[in-house]
Amino acid sequence: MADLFGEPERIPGLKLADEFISRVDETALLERLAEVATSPFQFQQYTGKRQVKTYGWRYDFTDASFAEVEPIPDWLLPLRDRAAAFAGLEPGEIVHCLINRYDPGAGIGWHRDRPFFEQVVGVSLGSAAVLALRQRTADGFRRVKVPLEPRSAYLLSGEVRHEWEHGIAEHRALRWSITFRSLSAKGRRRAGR
Ligand SMILES: O=C(O)CCC(=O)C(=O)O
Ligand SMILES: [Fe+2]
Repeated sequence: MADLFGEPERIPGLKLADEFISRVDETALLERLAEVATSPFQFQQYTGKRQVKTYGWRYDFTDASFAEVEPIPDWLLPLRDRAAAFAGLEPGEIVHCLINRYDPGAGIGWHRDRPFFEQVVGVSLGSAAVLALRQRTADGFRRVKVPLEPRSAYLLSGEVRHEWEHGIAEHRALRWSITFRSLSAKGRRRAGR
């Protein structure tokens, strides 16, 4: 279990697992990921350095639509099932998967995941990064940094998912993350489920 830098206490809703997948599984997944047709992340007129591919349900940051897209492919289902178990969910509750490809120099700014989603499980592959977390306080922010080793996983739920923001500074080496998300009540209403 990774320790939080300089923060002995745990943040409610944050769960970490090192060696969530084996090296053999990581190698096989990286081979598959190299074949995935990712495209630059679009936020309104802004094009990010991060490359993405979405499966299942997709929130469009350009027109704020939420729509069903191609299903999670078979090769990701064993990892989806493992992510569901890690989050205490049934496999079928995870209906969305986002692949993020971060080339050197790419990162992800401070944000909270869209309210259409509830639980968030992130799996890291390829190289290490630091997940930065911050929670607004009366006079600033409470900040925590979480090292993300390759093959590790994190769960964002409850307080850390809803009351904290997260981001990742620019990557030094190619890193992939695979994010699995369940739908929130709002997302289920929008999805008609
Ligand atoms: O790369 C990561 O682990 C973070 C991804 C993330 O925060 C997101 O896609 O919302
Ligand atoms: Fe996120």
